[in-house]
Amino acid sequence: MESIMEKPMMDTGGGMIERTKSDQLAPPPPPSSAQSLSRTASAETVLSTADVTTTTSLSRKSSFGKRSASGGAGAGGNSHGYSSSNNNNSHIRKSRSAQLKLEMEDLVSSGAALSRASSASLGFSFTFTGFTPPPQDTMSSAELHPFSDDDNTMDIEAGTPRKKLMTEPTLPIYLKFAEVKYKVAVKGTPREILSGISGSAAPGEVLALMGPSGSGKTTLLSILGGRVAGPGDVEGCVSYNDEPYCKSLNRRIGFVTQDDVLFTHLTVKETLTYAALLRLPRTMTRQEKEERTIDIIYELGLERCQDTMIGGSFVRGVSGGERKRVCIGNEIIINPSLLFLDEPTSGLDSTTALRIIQLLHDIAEDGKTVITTIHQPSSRLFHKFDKLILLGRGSLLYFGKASEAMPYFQSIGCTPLIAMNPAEFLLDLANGNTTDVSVPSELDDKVHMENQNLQTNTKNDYKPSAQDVHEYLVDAYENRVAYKAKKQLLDPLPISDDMKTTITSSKREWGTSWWQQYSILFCRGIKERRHDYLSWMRITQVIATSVILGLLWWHSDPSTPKGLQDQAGLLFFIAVFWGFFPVFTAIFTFPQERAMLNKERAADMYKLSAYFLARTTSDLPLDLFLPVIFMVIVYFMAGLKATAAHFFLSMLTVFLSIIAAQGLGLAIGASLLDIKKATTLASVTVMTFMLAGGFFVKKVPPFISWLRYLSFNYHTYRLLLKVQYHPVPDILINAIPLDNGVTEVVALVAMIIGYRVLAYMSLRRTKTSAS
Ligand SMILES: Nc1ncnc2c1ncn2[C@@H]1O[C@H](COP(=O)(O)OP(=O)(O)OP(=O)(O)O)[C@@H](O)[C@H]1O
Repeated sequence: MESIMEKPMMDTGGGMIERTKSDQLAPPPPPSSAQSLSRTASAETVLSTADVTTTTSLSRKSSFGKRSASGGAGAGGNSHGYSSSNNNNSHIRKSRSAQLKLEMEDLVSSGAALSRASSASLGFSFTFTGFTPPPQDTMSSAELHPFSDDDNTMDIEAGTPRKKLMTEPTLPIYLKFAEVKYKVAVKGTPREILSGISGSAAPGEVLALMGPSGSGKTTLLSILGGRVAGPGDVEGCVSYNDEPYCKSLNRRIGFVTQDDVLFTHLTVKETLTYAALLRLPRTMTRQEKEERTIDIIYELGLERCQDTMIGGSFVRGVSGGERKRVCIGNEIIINPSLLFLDEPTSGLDSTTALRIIQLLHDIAEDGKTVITTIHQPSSRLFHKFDKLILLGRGSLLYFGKASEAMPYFQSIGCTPLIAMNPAEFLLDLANGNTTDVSVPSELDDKVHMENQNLQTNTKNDYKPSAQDVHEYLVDAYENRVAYKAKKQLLDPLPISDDMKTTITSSKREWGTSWWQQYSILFCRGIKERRHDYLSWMRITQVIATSVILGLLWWHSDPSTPKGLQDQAGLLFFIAVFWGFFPVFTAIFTFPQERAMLNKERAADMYKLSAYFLARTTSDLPLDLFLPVIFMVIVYFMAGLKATAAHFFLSMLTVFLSIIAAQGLGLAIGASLLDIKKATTLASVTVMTFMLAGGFFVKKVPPFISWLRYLSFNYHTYRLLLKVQYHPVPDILINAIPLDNGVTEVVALVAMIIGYRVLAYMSLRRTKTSAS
């Protein structure tokens, strides 16, 4: 499989770069004019300055030649195309650089005239409208090379030199999508969220999805990434190297969600290490995976905060930008062929945002396909995108090269009248806002006629409505561009059949064995939750409760009927206390981790059974730590039978009760996956079990007496009585005699297993976005 994946890159050498160009999805253009036109976009900035060596594309691409292979990252012989050979890598890079050099020379000689003319004309119209040309030349080196761009670049924040982000070759994946529609039923009425979106992205490109809030960017990104969740109907065609989506693709896709889904109490390094251990292929050793983590930390400029906790609402942790970089690190650590990002720059300052987009650029230029949604990019960010999709109310307003978006809108009569960030201009248009924008005569006439019909002719009324603008833009795209774009999508890809079949033929694979998954998740669980369990608040709570109980039952005497009743009350309280607490701790487990579970299962990080078992067992040592403190204090203060056998049997009974109660909490949480509903159901259940526990009501009506058998309080209480008294006095137990306690132990063990099976089945039923 490795050879198949690497073949296109190895065999063709520089040919790989040719494929990464955006025009690969188009049919071979006719010579001269078409050729130079297709190249104009990427080179126009450069050619207009007549200085090829300062071009963004050339400087970006030529950096290949400078890189060295990463020691830790290159594990050979794995299914993800991690190169085993540094020589091979450098050979590929050299070939790519050589190819680019040739390409640029070719570009300069054959297409320069037309490109210059085209650039000049664009330059004229931009200047006229106040639009400033791409400002790369004026940026400081730090801005140009956000995290790193060559080995000598300094990290602005850390003030330390940084390595260039370097990834190994992977299977290049061409993404095409045609007529993608998405409908949901809102209160019984179908609502179209996306109406026929078509486009493509090739390896080496960054495709930006832009549009106003609610225009459908996230929905489209989720569909393209195979992560659409929810009740909606998806129509249309999405293909990866001309093949439909299949589960084995999950391991080639990185998906950074809009909300940062991270564990609060893990450090940056721990977070990335666990991701590496779980996601990187089995062929890599643990040491190689850890080395890769270090590389990623270094490459993302996270070394200063690598030992800082991620943090959350209640815990101070890393900054927003660092958090976002950790999320990106979590995905790029697997060296994905396709990287999807949902608003990676939202909430970040412009410098950090630029650094993140530059990082995406670096990733793309290593042959990955990058698709990102973006809300309101600055003009500097905007010029970093290769391709652009502009959405408005779920419809496609533009798909094409980002650099050709402004000329396109000018060609349909929409031109900014003042100096404007192109992204701001496009978003205004997508919102139907034509303030400071020249309106096409077609739209002007329509408004004029509408106003005449309505006989309102105040000046303001001449502004077209948002609906009119939207319809005009949709029609304009449909009539002028869509047909051509869709036709190009039908063209077969210039890739070998091997590359196509690699996607469908490769089996769904797990990064590690089941047992390794279990042990990694177990350790991660302990690390994440040790803070909760060992918090002084909880320890104080348990110690305070046990001391109060010990004082109230101080050296209780069971030789008198009253003393016996009192001691039985204490035993019942212990049964209830250690039945109540674990239920309410456990119901939060799965609802709280739902987002993380969805995300990680969608990425095929582990089997659900490994996660479930690790999640439920990693809580145990910590869950059993507090009851030990409790029992030691209460048992001896209250004067219960002071022999080792009695104490340890009582302790064991409490443990059984805790594990059974935990199972109930897990089952309720997993079946409802909603904290409010789960808390309500749990409180009713726990109260019922407590009342049926055999202490409060002695004469339970026969038609409801069966309820006690479901109550773990009932079984725990009877076992605690059995341990303390031989034989158990009749006044303490109901009509049902207590023999040797085996029935109670069996009932508790059945609950321990039964509730957990129920919880597991409920989780299995829950659909993840990628399943
Ligand atoms: N399952 C659903 N049920 C009902 N409405 C939905 C559903 N999914 C998406 N929508 C609606 O579809 C529209 C597009 O949502 P989407 O999240 O894709 O927008 P967006 O462009 O990403 O917005 P933002 O930039 O604010 O994140 C919104 O109006 C949203 O309310």
